[in-house]
Amino acid sequence: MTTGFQTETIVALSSGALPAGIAVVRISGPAAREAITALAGPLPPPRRAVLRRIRDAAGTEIDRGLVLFFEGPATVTGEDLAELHLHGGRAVVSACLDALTSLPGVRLAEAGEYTRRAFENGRIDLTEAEGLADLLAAETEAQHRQALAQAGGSLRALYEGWMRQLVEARAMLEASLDFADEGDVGEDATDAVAPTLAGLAAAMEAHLAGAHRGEILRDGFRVAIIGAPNVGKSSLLNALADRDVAIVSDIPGTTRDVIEVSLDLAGIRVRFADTAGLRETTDAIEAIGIGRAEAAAESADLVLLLQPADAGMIHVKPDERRGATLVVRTKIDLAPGVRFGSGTLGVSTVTGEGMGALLDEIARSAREAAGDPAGVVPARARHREIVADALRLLAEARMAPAAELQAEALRQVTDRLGLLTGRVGVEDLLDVIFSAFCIGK
Ligand SMILES: Nc1nc2c(c(=O)[nH]1)N(C=O)[C@@H](CNc1ccc(C(=O)N[C@@H](CCC(=O)O)C(=O)O)cc1)CN2
Ligand SMILES: Nc1nc2c(ncn2[C@@H]2O[C@H](COP(=O)(O)OP(=O)(O)OP(=O)(O)O)[C@@H](O)[C@H]2O)c(=O)[nH]1
Ligand SMILES: [Mg+2]
Repeated sequence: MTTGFQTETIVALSSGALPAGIAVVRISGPAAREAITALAGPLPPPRRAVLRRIRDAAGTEIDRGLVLFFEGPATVTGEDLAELHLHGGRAVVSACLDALTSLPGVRLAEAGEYTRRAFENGRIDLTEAEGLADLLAAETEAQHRQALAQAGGSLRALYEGWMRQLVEARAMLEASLDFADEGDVGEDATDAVAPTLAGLAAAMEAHLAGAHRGEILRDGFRVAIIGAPNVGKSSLLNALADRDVAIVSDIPGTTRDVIEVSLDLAGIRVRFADTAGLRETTDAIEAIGIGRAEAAAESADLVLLLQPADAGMIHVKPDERRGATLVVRTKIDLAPGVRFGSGTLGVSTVTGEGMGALLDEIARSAREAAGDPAGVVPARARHREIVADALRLLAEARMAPAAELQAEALRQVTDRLGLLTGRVGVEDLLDVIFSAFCIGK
């Protein structure tokens, strides 16, 4: 485990932009006690808010505010930690930070440094730190729920559970080597660990199967709006966004770049991409735009293929490279009375007709693709890639012909999984070896 004993004490404004009703200044590190006594008088009892006058070194009053002290190591950072709850004025906060940083061993914190210390002091692992970052960035309900679960240790518990099983399997294999002639350890250790390893591989596969859901929850459900020039793609994007994001004109070929808009649909982030109209072209720039449109359609979770209602229904051949496709007939105000087959929606951005049904359908697809936000799924490409690597290494390890080789191959799997949580150590292995077998006697 990384030990991050710090001699420097860090201070920062931990609450939001000033001015604000209240501002919270946090102080973490060995000088947190002295900082409180220097600015606010005797150290209050731990975890009790007390109202104090806060003064600088010259005795000039900065504010009257609440003071809290938390004694390390059972704190969020793992160090002595103090909080000053001030009035949220710029001059108040800047005077307070000046007074704090003029104390010996106290400096301003860098971005993410409290969380970094929490990690270095073993309070949280990397997945919890990532969850915390996502929690601060969460905008939709699904992002919020996923981040809260991850910050609370959902991924950590899963990955540490796998690591524990691997370490136990290694301990069993290694014990069979070191103490092969003793009676209390099974002869055929590779057979003994085989069911555990099979179960682990299945668990990793199941976890990977949820990777796309996790990334949709975190990064958003991607919808590409495509179709021939002038069918009303940009008009639809503007109607969805409820503002003039993209240029609309009756000149075919108006849009060239991909234009993105994010919406919160039923608690899920949905990212719409308006694209260049698809057609044969000799214009080099337009051709680049059409290439980008195709790429957007290929990486989308849902493709809205737009066709005007006042033109005849164009038969669309299914394109396997694209995501699931929903045909949307546009400009239905120009074709009153036209009926469409089931599975086709009609909209008008002029009258707004059909927009509600279209949004409902997109929200339904997004919910279906995202699944349960509280489910334990890989949230980032980092998780997916490491688990996939570990699974490949595990498959190799399972084929190892002898206990010695298998133990070594499993060490590579644990090392790889250790990148997920950021904590891997031989201590774990030693603990298991010594506690699970009556070796020392
Ligand atoms: N004012 C304030 N509000 C805040 C925080 C904070 O640091 N300050 N938090 C900042 O993240 C969050 C609350 N999270 C916290 C998580 C753990 C502990 C803590 O001290 N845990 C110890 C002791 C638990 C106990 O004794 O009840 C532990 O886990 O060992 C404190 C806050 C959100 N709200
Ligand atoms: N009557 C009617 N006209 C519409 C509707 N939607 C779009 N239009 C018109 O159709 C023309 C083309 O609209 P755009 O949204 O620019 O079409 P586009 O598909 O983005 O076109 P490109 O960017 O050139 O591929 C414009 O003149 C719009 O005003 C609609 O629902 N009803
Ligand atoms: Mg356009």
